[in-house]
Amino acid sequence: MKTIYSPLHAGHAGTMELMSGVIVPGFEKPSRAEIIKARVESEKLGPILAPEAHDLTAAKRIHKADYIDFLPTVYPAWEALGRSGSAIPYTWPTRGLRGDVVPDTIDAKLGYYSFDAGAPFVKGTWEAIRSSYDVVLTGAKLVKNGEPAAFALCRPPGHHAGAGFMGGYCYINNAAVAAQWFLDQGAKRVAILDIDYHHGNGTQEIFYSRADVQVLNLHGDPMVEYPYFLGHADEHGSGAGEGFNVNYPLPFGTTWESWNAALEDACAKLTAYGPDVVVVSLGVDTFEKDPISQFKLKSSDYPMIGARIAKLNLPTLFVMEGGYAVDEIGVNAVGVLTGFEDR
Ligand SMILES: NCCCNCCCCCC(O)(O)C(F)(F)F
Ligand SMILES: [Zn+2]
Repeated sequence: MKTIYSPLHAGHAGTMELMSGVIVPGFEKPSRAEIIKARVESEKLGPILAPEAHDLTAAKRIHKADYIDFLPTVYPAWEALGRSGSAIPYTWPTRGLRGDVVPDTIDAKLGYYSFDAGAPFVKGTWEAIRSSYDVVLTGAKLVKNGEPAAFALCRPPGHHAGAGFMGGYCYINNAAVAAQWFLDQGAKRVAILDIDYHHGNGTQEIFYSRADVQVLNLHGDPMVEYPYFLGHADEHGSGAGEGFNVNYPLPFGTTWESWNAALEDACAKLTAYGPDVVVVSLGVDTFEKDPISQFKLKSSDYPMIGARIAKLNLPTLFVMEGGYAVDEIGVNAVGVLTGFEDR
């Protein structure tokens, strides 16, 4: 399997985040991608390719243009105020406030274009976001051109980013960009299977009213887990999209047996949908040792996930999302891929 990777991810480094009221070094750090890349090499998964460059047209097919155009302006505006470190919002237009008038100050715009304080910017963040976007489009093109599967080693991740907002370490929704690109290239139906521990609220929001993209999500129950405000089982899609969004909220402590039962059901629904291609939002924060997550999957489970996805017999694009147990992130993420190849 080919991997697409860009060293430009590493510019998104030294971010800080709020964890239980304390500002701590961000969990979504450069070593994650480096360790996965090293494992791709040691497992001899296949060639590692640099991404081709793209303009932002494909991003604006699923994100609002003003949101995308805002992203490269963030850090320069932050620095213009004499600031350094991580650009982080601290005020949001929640219920009872106005979102139709956005003051032209970076603090207001950061709040307007985000849903949490979890998408910090540093000097190299925009370049990293762009590289992650180029990585996923390059991977999609490989699959479109006949590769049975490809691995887009994306960093930063994307599945929490909605049409007009960032959050949860996500800025451009890489998986959603790829799904739309496949449709624009002639696919009739695309399925997105999101197996990250956290609900892909952004991906759901983007395609919620559409029947040409089926979104299936296995994740920590939002009644107890981030992102809290989307991801319930009663969210089936709206309008033409009714029935094409499926959520599998699962409790803290979920082990392989019940997680795999949800995967089986999702795969059955995906097969019934009959997509031309499947995009997998590959997060491995379902791992028992993940520092911010509460599922109990073991490293030996990940190859079985890959094997099950291979049985779908569909062109497959794997898109890296989360996973924070960095010592094992390579084994777990690449385990899905070697399992897919039945190695
Ligand atoms: N700091 C407060 C607790 C953690 N809140 C943010 C969790 C973000 C999870 C991100 C992810 O793993 O879902 C992704 F795949 F997007 F990377
Ligand atoms: Zn996650």
